Amino acid sequence: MTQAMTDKPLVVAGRTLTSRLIIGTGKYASYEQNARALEASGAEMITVALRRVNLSDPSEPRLVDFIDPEKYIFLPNTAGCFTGEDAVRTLRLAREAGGWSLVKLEVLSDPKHLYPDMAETLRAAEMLIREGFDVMVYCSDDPVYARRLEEVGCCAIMPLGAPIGSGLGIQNPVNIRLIIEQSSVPVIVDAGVGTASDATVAMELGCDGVLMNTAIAEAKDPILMASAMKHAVIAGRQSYLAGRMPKKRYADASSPLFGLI
Ligand SMILES: CC(=O)[C@@H](O)[C@H](O)COP(=O)(O)O
Repeated sequence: MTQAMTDKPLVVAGRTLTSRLIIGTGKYASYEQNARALEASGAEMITVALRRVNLSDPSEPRLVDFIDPEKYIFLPNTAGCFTGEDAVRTLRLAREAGGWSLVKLEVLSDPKHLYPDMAETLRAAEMLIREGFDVMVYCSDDPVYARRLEEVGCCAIMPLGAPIGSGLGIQNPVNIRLIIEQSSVPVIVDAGVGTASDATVAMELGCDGVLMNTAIAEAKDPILMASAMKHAVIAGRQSYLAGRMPKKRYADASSPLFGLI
């Protein structure tokens, strides 16, 4: 059996995931399209921005009418929160509304670049963990803060690949690799993926998974892109496990150049 076939599944705070792709619920033309993309992506976990998504009013379209919370792991997030208190309040509501204790924390700073405010993120992570939440945390690609977040008990470190919604791909592979090397919890690139090859690059670096929204939702054909992302993540993971050949300075012929007839 090959190494890839014996790959261990991704485990986050005791939840086992066979897919290493996590997708979002923003920017889709409809919940129906979102549900079809989710199916095509093979993802088992989906982020839900509580501020944006109607979870309770049955007179309006509800995400849960299209995506079954019994079949998928809903990951409530704190999209749109700019202070630690705001994020904590949002996730307390999530726990009350749906019983969710596995959550994604994001505390943003400037609306222009949507970089995480790391001091606030760390403070909010500590508050949430004290209250018994399992915290997957969106963060900058700073290895020092990533280490602190793991030390305070975050169950997954989620550095950005590039600004949210930019589709610029992995801008700082050196730092992402440093974070992977030092982490004993899963490292999941979150934000900035633009196309399938970006997801493969993240996985080839050794990330445990990739979270994306815009690349699928804003593709011309979101369902086809969701399928492309599924394969890209698998390809990147297998390539990482297989181990790339060393780069060489000069050509190295594929067939022997001696003993020719
Ligand atoms: C931190 C955050 O909000 C991201 O999870 C976002 O939802 C996905 O980013 P992209 O839209 O760039 O994939």
